[in-house]
Amino acid sequence: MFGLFSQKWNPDGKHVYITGGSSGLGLALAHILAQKGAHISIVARNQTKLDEAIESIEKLRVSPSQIFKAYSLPLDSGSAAAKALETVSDAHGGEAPDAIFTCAGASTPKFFIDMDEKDMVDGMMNAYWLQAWTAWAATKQMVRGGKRGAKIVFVSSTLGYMTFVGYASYSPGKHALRGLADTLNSELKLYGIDVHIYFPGTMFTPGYTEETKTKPEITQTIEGTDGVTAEQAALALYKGMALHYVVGLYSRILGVVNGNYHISGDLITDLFCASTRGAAPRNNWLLEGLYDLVAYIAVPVWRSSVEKQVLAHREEHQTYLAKKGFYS
Ligand SMILES: NC(=O)C1=CN([C@@H]2O[C@H](COP(=O)(O)OP(=O)(O)OC[C@H]3O[C@@H](n4cnc5c(N)ncnc54)[C@H](OP(=O)(O)O)[C@@H]3O)[C@@H](O)[C@H]2O)C=CC1
Ligand SMILES: CCCCCCCCCCCCCCCC(=O)[C@@H](N)CO
Repeated sequence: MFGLFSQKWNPDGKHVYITGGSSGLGLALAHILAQKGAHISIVARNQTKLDEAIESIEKLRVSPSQIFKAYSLPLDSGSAAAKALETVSDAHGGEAPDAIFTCAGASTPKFFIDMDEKDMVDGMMNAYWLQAWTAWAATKQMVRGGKRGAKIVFVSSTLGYMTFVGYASYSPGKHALRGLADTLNSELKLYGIDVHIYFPGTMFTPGYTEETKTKPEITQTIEGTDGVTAEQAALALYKGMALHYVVGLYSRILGVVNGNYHISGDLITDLFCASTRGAAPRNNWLLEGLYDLVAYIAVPVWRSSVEKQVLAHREEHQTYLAKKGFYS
């Protein structure tokens, strides 16, 4: 009744499909899961990056029977996502993957005022639709195939819980993913499909390097330079998928540390997770109550400091707009 143990998700021999598996978080996850004996399929667009990724995954093989495949395919529509899923399933007798991690995504931070129509639409595509379409196609395939116990894991962001200046094209999509994941966490119980969603903070990945090219200075100042490697972030996700019972009277009251539904990799995200819980299942009632209390005090303090920084930036921003001819 009381105990300290964990019930790990065991990827050994499972077919894991990772979108965006050629870079950053997706690639790091592929490395971890390959070492745990999983079959890995990755999908992204750039063939060179896919080739390099598969080569690095191949080096981590633990069994000759593991199947590692990479496909260059688009994921930006329902039909494209369904086609990609069908393609990765072909190497496994047409059966749906046992777990799907939708890591594909991108972010292009800018001032709202500098965004054109395409920035806004691409923002939703890259933060939301790329992942939503795969989940949509996968659910149908899993249910048709009677695939019970399968997993769909979304990748949101700390910016799926909170947000600030610069993320108007990205944060809404990451919030939307949370809405989708919370819905599916409820609805897919109909079919025995497990849904998880990961909220990573800053990860130093190729995608991060890319986004810093357009990121306003004030955005960078507010978010700071703390972060983790893709490997650390992938490990936090993998560990977060296990249930760690601490005092197991009734797991959801007294003890599942490291949640199994909303997964966070750092304390700041834990605080926002606990304070924006909504109707999402809890991971640990005691700890989250504590986090919620800390957030109740600390977040307003932080928020008011951000507001000061934004206000202090007004004049410089006006000069910037005038200089680029916004008013003329
Ligand atoms: N880095 C960070 O600080 C954070 C990132 N995140 C999220 O984590 C996820 C992974 O990010 P990260 O590892 O940094 O990103 P990377 O840019 O390093 O990797 C993104 C992967 O997604 C693929 N991808 C991008 N667009 C498409 C597309 N339209 N179709 C198919 N594949 C695509 C890329 O390949 P290719 O371009 O060849 O298609 C690549 O494999 C993203 O969803 C991101 O929003 C969340 C919080 C923080
Ligand atoms: C108690 C309260 C203290 C609060 C401190 C909050 C600091 C803000 C952290 C925001 C970090 C954003 C990480 C996600 C980045 C991301 O998703 C993009 N890089 C996308 O690529």
